[in-house]
Amino acid sequence: MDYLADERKKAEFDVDEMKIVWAGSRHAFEVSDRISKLVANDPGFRKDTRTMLARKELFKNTLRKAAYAWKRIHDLHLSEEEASRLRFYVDEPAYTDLHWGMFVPAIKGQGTDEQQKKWLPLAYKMQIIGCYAQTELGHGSNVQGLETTATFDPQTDEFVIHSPTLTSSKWWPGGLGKVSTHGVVYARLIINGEEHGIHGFIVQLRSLEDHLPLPGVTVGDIGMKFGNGAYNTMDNGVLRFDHVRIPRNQMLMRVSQVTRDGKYKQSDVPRQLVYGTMVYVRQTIVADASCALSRAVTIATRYSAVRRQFGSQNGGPETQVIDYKTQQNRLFPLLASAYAFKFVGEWLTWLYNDVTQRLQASDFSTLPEAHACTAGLKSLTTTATADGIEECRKLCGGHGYLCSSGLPELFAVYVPACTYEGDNTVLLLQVARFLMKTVSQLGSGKKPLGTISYMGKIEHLMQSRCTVQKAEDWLKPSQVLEAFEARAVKMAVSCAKNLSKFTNPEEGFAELSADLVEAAVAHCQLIVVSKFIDKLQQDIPGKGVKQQLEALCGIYYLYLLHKHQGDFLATSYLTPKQAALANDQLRALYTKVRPNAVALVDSFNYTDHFLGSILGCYDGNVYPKLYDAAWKDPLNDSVVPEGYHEYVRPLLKQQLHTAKL
Ligand SMILES: CCCCC/C=C\C/C=C\C/C=C\C/C=C\C/C=C\CC/C=C/C(=O)SCCNC(=O)CCNC(=O)[C@H](O)C(C)(C)COP(=O)(O)OP(=O)(O)OC[C@H]1O[C@@H](n2cnc3c(N)ncnc32)[C@H](O)[C@@H]1OP(=O)(O)O
Ligand SMILES: Cc1cc2nc3c(=O)[nH]c(=O)nc-3n(C[C@H](O)[C@H](O)[C@H](O)COP(=O)(O)OP(=O)(O)OC[C@H]3O[C@@H](n4cnc5c(N)ncnc54)[C@H](O)[C@@H]3O)c2cc1C
Repeated sequence: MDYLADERKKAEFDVDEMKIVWAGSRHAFEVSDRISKLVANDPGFRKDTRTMLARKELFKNTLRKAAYAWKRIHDLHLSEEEASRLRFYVDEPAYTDLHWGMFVPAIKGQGTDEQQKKWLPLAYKMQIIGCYAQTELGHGSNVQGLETTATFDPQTDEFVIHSPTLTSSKWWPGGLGKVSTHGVVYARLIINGEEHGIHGFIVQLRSLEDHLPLPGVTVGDIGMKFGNGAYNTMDNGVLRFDHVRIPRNQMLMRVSQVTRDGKYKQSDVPRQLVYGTMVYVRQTIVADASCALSRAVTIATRYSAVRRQFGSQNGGPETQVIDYKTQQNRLFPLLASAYAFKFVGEWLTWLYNDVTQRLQASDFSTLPEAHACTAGLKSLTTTATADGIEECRKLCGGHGYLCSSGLPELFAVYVPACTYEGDNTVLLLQVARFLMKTVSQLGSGKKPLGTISYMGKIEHLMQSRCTVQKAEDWLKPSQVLEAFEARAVKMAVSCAKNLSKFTNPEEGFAELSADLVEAAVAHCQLIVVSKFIDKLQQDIPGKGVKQQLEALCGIYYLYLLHKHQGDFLATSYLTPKQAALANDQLRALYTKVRPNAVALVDSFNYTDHFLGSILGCYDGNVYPKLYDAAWKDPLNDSVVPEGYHEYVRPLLKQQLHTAKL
């Protein structure tokens, strides 16, 4: 029985067409749909007991699943696209994420043609397994502060990789702890006593025969992390080197080279390309944020339609909690954010591919913008997604706190995204530097392009005032864009003015860093809003699909406007009356989306296996499933628990004795 059938009947749009919009294309939808069902129907990919397993058992099970996934990929002759979908739907962080997601891209991005020819075929066949070993115990954010050394020995034509201090121990790399045979290790290059900064080196860590660490290598897992199951399927590792020797040709030499006679040569490509793998992964993290958020929103939306509290009239049913305006005001902006992040993620992938093609043609002009966009959007989307998952847990009341709701594990596995690939505050400060540089160059005749082109309208934006007179005026894209542009430009200019009061710019930057972060957020929110609006300019087929997306876009920007109205009012772009009209329009959009809410989350096309949530299951049959699941908990294996006779019975006896007294 479908307990959500009535909700599905209310939908005012073509759900099948929306599924295609969400997937990106009909082809992408078909691949995703087929692979998700393949995974869901294969008992080898079960994950329902994951949060109950002890670490060793959990980890071994992950190794089994990774090997099984690899076998299925081969047996079924899956394409690269299908294989990547399969790994996504298996839904279990594993060493393979780092092998495919960072080790291979690092060699592709920073290795010479010759190095790629040697290492990539081995990696593609998984005859070697790699990790990305950059962070150390003492330094993560400050990459220039890394302490591991790679000293060139001209006698033997080798580098000597060494960990000179405890704090130079590599710490965190995923896949390193127990599995990787190789790593791209970042170290401080030293030639003839002279330092040349941080470079990447391919270093073998374990024997390909018996998996033991090679001489001079100390390696292990760093221990349990936050949450049950969750990221504990990953072997984040610690690594120390004691004068480990590698051949000279294992330094990744696309950006700079060390010659046989110990000369350091810089290519014409910018030094920052050493950071290229991080740009790539930040872009994939943005593209993935909508998946994690949409998953939590699916659970919270379906459950909110099933759950009833208060409001029964004449013995009739109580009110569905989704009908409470407070529930809508917490849930619908998250639903809208999931769609917004999907579209900005698609755009960022385009930007990344564009910058990659330009780099190949030696055009480095858009690299700073790509860095600012990937850093800023990674920060914005992961913060909102992690907070959003936790909000979805609260939206599900008490039952959201059960592991069987799927939300605790989803939060625990997702929340480190706010830290890895760059701490979110550190990344926003990078955006702020980019903005301050842009503002300082405005008078120089250099035209700001791409996502900062709005800065070219600075004179107009500094003086313009909002013209909204009635709530519906807030549905005009041009009006909305101008509001977000004016806010972003005014906040950036205000920071630049305050910075100019300091004689030492770095001191000023540090002192004003909290304001600078807010200016960076305003800029990034403008990007997300503008990409959502751009998406709506495209031809979107399907009955009612575009109208639903317009409503969601409105909810996304009006919710931001309401939440940050202090910024909009302080920069004098809006009047309090216009801010109130924005809120009126927001409420009207909630009413418009309400009958479509369940169908809008159905459009994500998630299987019950992928959701891993009783509260979010497709048929909405929540209560019997919750009840049955409770009895399956290992604690209920016996009626009288282990430990009763040792620890509870003596207490009871003592109490009985005291009572008699
Ligand atoms: C069990 C349940 C399963 C459920 C699963 C459910 C859901 C999961 C859902 C989703 C999962 C999502 C995604 C998963 C995908 C992948 C993630 C997987 C695993 C994560 C693994 C993590 C790996 C890591 O963390 S690797 C380590 C990353 N480290 C960092 O990011 C360090 C951060 N620091 C830096 O980047 C830099 O040092 C800095 C802070 C940016 C710069 O510091 P600074 O000293 O100031 O700079 P300099 O070095 O001097 O350079 C300054 C100069 O360079 C420019 N610059 C800086 N960076 C870049 C760059 N990257 N590209 C281009 N240019 C750059 C900078 O602007 C400046 O330029 P200027 O001189 O012109 O001003
Ligand atoms: C689950 C997980 C997986 C990881 N996987 C890998 C991996 O595979 N490979 C790898 O190399 N690394 C990996 N890392 C490491 C990760 O990249 C770093 O932890 C991350 O870059 C943050 O650096 P940090 O730990 O040095 O934080 P810190 O920089 O020490 O941050 C601590 C606090 O200081 C603040 N702060 C730091 N600098 C500044 C500043 N300049 N201005 C203002 N505030 C500042 C931060 O905002 C934060 O609040 C992983 C980490 C995690 C949690």
